[in-house]
Amino acid sequence: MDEGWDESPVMDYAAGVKSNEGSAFSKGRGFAISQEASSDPFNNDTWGDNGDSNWGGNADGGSNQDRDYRGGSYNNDEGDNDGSSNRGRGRGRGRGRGGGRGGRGGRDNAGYSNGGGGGDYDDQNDDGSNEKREQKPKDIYVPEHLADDELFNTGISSGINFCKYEDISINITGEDYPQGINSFEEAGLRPIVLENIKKSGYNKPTPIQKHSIPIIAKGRDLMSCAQTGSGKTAAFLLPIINKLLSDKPLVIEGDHVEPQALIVSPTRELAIQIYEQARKFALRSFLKIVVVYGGTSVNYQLSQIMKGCHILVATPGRLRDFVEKGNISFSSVECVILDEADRMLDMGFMPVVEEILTHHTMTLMFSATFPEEIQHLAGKFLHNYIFVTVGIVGGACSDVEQIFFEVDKYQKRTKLIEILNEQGSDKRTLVFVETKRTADFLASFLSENNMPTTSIHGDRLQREREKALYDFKTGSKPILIATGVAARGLDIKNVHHVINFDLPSSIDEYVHRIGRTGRVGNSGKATSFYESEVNGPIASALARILQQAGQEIPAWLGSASMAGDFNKFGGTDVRGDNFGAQNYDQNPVEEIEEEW
Ligand SMILES: Nc1ncnc2c1ncn2[C@@H]1O[C@H](COP(=O)(O)OP(=O)(O)OP(=O)(O)O)[C@@H](O)[C@H]1O
Repeated sequence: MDEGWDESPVMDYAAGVKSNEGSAFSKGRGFAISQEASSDPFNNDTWGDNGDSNWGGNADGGSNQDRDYRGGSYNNDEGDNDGSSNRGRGRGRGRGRGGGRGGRGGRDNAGYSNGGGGGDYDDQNDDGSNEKREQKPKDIYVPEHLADDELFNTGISSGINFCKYEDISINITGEDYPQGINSFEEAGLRPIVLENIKKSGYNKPTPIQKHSIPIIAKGRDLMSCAQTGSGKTAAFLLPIINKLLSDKPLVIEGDHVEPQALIVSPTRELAIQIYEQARKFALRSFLKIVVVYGGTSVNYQLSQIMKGCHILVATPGRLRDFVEKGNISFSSVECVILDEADRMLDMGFMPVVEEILTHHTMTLMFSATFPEEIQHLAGKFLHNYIFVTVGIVGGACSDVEQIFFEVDKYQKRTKLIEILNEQGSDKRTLVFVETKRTADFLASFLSENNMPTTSIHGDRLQREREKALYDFKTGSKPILIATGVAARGLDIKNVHHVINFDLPSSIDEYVHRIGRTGRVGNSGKATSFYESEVNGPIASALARILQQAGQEIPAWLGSASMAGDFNKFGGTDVRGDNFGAQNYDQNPVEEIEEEW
């Protein structure tokens, strides 16, 4: 136990959270906050449903720390309902298109938020009601995409441990799988693709690329599992792009388009990232790549897909909407990729996934985690597939140093401040919490303490979410408070530290979260606050993750883990010798962070 912890002043934080269970805040109505309370939002118990969102008003008199998440007011004048004004506020990328509902879009010293937000009431209310849905405005946010020449600035440069990938054990099962490649040239990729790979700074394929690329090139179904940050995106994009360059005609008929490859991702920001990667590898080719995701203008996205689309990257909800309206047909789809496949196969996503996968195509599934029960389910959608694992399925990346502090809930905030002060304010730090409300509280609290902070979670407008990521990536707000919506897939440069302010209830989520640092051979650090009363159920799984990553298990965690059950990891091909898939009872999804 760290003696430096200040345990005294934070009691009311927990009390405040508890007493406001299901409060109006997370419903986007904002809340009043007194001047005194503003210095300690955790201790404030006065917030309520005052539609004027005076919390946002308070941002004026607050700490001026770019609290863009603070409430504004509904305002249709400042924005631009067709997304055509407020563009390009001198930020290079020309971001900041505004839109109708100001909602919780707030003040921002950088001048971003005054345009209000594109409407997006995306989640259910905490109480399960659909009050927000009744007043749901149209999604009008029109995102700004990266310019071509910016695409090559997006990836993370490989670190000193890149060569250690060679030492990781690889397991491949399935019938008649092809040999791995040792270089991109050996993969028979077209010159234009090779050139883009080179421009991306990739000299050598990572192990998952070495094996996945020839399997996909051969047209085989694939379940592919490798640690976070080890290049899975390129492992599927490169062979798919290469294949589609065989110049098949684009299908645009009447009011619908027929993409040839479909990539589905569980979160919007990940869909955007995959889209940018796909554009990067296909640059200067004729391929048309489009992304569709929730929280953005349907008309705008429709206009994009109707220009033609070889590769469609999508979140499932928005994809389903377009399919139901008849704007997208799967008739020409040759390949479906489920990124974060285990998540995609969670119950909440199943109906739309089933709909996509019933069309017989080459099916590829990628993830760093693949619990056995999900593998069984996945097997139903794959045909004579090959299963590739690099390292331990569901294992954490060993380049991430994992640190644990045993705390009680009243100590967490003080400990967080202590860590942040110690490391210095410019270090990019991603802080994970379990609820949207805590994300807002914590972002407010840190801002009040002169730590430029932003937040991302499913209750924020899409415009705000993208801006939060942008501010984090550019370093103007080096602290990002996030819920699980940012746990998977996001590839952000120089993330120095991941902090689990709240540990997740699922070990796989833990693995994904800490994998936002220590990517592609770089070192990273992850600190977790362990509350014995709450986190006991994952103690044994955490101990195992540490053990597998070759890291020390704190004595107290070792003892705590004795009480629990070692978690299942799905470390092998569930088909066993005969590769036979079995039935699977789906696990319920705990909390659906967003509705795509
Ligand atoms: N062969 C390579 N050489 C150098 N860098 C690479 C190579 N392949 C991928 N990268 C870079 O590694 C980073 C991580 O890749 P990617 O996001 O695909 O990882 P991932 O395995 O999908 O991770 P996660 O499981 O977290 O989604 C990216 O910045 C990517 O540009």
